[in-house]
Amino acid sequence: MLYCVMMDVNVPADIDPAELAKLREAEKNRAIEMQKSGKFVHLWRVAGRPANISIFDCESNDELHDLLSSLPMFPYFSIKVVPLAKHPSSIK
Ligand SMILES: O=C(O)C[C@H]1C=CC(=O)O1
Repeated sequence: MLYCVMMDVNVPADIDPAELAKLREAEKNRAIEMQKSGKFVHLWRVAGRPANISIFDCESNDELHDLLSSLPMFPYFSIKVVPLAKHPSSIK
């Protein structure tokens, strides 16, 4: 099943810069691992905002939740999920 996932990133302004750098590195590594697994199909930055839009291909809502909550920066995200269904006019 495909899901469109929209994340706003809300890192506290007073976070320790060294801690933030570590968190961003861990986040990047986990995101790369998930993309290589084929579950994290697209990842796009929203231009001009600390936000991203992505497409996940998961077996279930539970699997999607497990993947999202495995991201090290998960506590700092506001996430919206839109489950995608086939459009009758789509040729793909
Ligand atoms: O968009 C962000 O900065 C947060 C994030 C989600 C995956 C990733 O690699 O970074």
